[in-house]
Amino acid sequence: MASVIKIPCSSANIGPGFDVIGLALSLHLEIHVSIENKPSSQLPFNCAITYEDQSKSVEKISLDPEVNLITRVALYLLRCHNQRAFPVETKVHIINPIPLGRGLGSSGTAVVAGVMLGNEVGKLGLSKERLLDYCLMIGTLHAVVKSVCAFTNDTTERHPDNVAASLFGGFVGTYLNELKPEDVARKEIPLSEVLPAPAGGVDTGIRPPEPPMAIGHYRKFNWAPEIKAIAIIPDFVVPTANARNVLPESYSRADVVFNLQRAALLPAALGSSPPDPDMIFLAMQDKVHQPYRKTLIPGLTEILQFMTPATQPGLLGICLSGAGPTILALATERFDEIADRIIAQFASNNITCQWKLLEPAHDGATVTYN
Ligand SMILES: Nc1ncnc2c1ncn2[C@@H]1O[C@H](COP(=O)(O)OP(=O)(O)O)[C@@H](O)[C@H]1O
Ligand SMILES: N[C@@H](CCOP(=O)(O)O)C(=O)O
Repeated sequence: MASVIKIPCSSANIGPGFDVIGLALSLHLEIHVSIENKPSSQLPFNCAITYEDQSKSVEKISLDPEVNLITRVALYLLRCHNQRAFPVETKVHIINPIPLGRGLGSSGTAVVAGVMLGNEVGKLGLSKERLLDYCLMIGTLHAVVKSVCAFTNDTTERHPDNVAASLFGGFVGTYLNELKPEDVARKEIPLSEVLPAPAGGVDTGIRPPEPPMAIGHYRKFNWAPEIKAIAIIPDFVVPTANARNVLPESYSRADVVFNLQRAALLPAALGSSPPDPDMIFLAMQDKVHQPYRKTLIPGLTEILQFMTPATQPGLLGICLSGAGPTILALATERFDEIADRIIAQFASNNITCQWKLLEPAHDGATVTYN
């Protein structure tokens, strides 16, 4: 059997939609999977990983199937369905163009890749809606990092915005269900039980907890076809965990109302053709996460202040992508000019950047067979 799994990256929040709104973008993680039907395998958990880094990231990704985030998530899904390892001689070749730790949802994309891979090789036949539950049990990497590094018992702060965009594609609004009391206990299970610590290639035989049904949901919004996404990607990492740690525990009523007013406008603003720059610019303002994250991203304050539709023709709106440091500028034209101005601002803080012109990826995660 040979197949290719493709998963788009994401830009979460889009300004005011913190932990709620996500956009899948046309930069795809690819996994080429083949299973050779042999009677037995010497491979750990029957799986060999190869990794092609197209993202120019400094971090080295583990090729140990028990440690690598994608195969670890796939093993979680398999073990929930009484399969202790991959099918014999599974080869997993990962091609990754998504820069790590930059706010383009690399960890969420990897988690989605893991559930798609487990579903595929285990022939589990789970719907994408059910796979979202598994993604949400894992949370995204701000929790996974803790479990990899320290194996703490922290429970996960779950947000469906980036994983739902990568899984379902397009421009999505997401929400978490209020759970029944018995399911709340299951949702609060420590991550270390969902993704147990690597045990040196030994199968502990423990069956991990399955997610409650229908934890998270999504709704697709329209996207005006004229609108393109410019991602300006600074050459430094902001781990999502750090970018969440700088946020306050509570907010003023005025700030919450400010964001609600704009988040309510955002789907209509970005779905209407022709796009109205003033409406989009207003609808992308935020007081819940960006003001606090400025401390981690030199130049963010200035960029969000001076880049407006009045000062820059073609620009519609601007925000931090996910937890940053990538800047997402939405525009209809003059893409090079917009990118150059933002790159110049970062350069004045001695930060270099790359940039990409992207479009919404409407299909989400897909599997094709060779
Ligand atoms: N394809 C991948 N394979 C394995 N691990 C990955 C992959 N993509 C991302 N990760 C992990 O996710 C981390 C980045 O997660 P995070 O801090 O949430 O940033 P991002 O905004 O890119 O999602 C990386 O440091 C890496 O450990
Ligand atoms: N809503 C989350 C989204 C994190 O996205 P990522 O792309 O940075 O992983 C947040 O803002 O923390």
